[in-house]
Amino acid sequence: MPEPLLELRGLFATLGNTCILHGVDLTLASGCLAVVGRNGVGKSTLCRSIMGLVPDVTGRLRLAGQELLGRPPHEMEGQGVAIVPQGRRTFPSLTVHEHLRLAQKSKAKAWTIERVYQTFPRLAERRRNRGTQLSGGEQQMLAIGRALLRNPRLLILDEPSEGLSPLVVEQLSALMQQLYRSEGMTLLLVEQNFRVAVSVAERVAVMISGRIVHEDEASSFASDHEAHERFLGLGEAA
Ligand SMILES: Nc1ncnc2c1ncn2[C@@H]1O[C@H](COP(=O)(O)OP(=O)(O)OP(=O)(O)O)[C@@H](O)[C@H]1O
Repeated sequence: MPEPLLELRGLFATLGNTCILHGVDLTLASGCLAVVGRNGVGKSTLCRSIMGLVPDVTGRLRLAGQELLGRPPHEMEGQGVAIVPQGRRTFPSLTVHEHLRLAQKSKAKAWTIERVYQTFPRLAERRRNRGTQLSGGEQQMLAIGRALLRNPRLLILDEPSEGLSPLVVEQLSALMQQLYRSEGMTLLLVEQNFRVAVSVAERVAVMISGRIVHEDEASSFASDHEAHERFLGLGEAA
């Protein structure tokens, strides 16, 4: 049996004096796993811990069998991990094209700047515009384009649908499905919008208070109203 791409065991993470992750166990062999949970349960801290952005972490983090916990972000990137951070993090003074040029490491891989422009024609139109001149949807496209230019084997997306119009969310959902179904990329999708999570991912894990408390196939979780209420506080209509 090949090693799963990502394996977390007993992951603890502390911010300041506060313990945020309380022993996360998670396995992602391939495809797409969504982590859902209410505000403040530790989803972003989980993404940032995997990427090496949280200094105070303990436990085990294996990527394709290699123990990598505590490695800095540039090493995680070198190992094929990329993140689309919550809040997009574009530079106000750089143009769209400058952002993409900085992100491109190799022109000989599957994702190139041209391909990002083909995928997001809106970004091609805005290539000379600066970060501050972009709409929320355009900034999100840029953040995803930058991550794709790293040609990662594991792509972590932290709340990609936040603040976007339904049309942009639909386009983004189709792209995420294409990435793992047709291109063999593995996706860890963190979403507060559970509809997006179940429509995109194959499996869903629920986080409460810094722990994974439930995991299921996305299709069965989508209709499990009792789980929605128990874990996410959503009513029958969800
Ligand atoms: N620097 C910090 N020091 C102490 N606590 C922090 C710090 N940053 C965040 N927290 C707290 O850590 C908890 C988890 O935050 P995190 O952003 O990981 O949650 P989340 O599930 O991603 O929520 P959201 O969707 O609102 O971003 C929150 O209660 C937050 O207030």
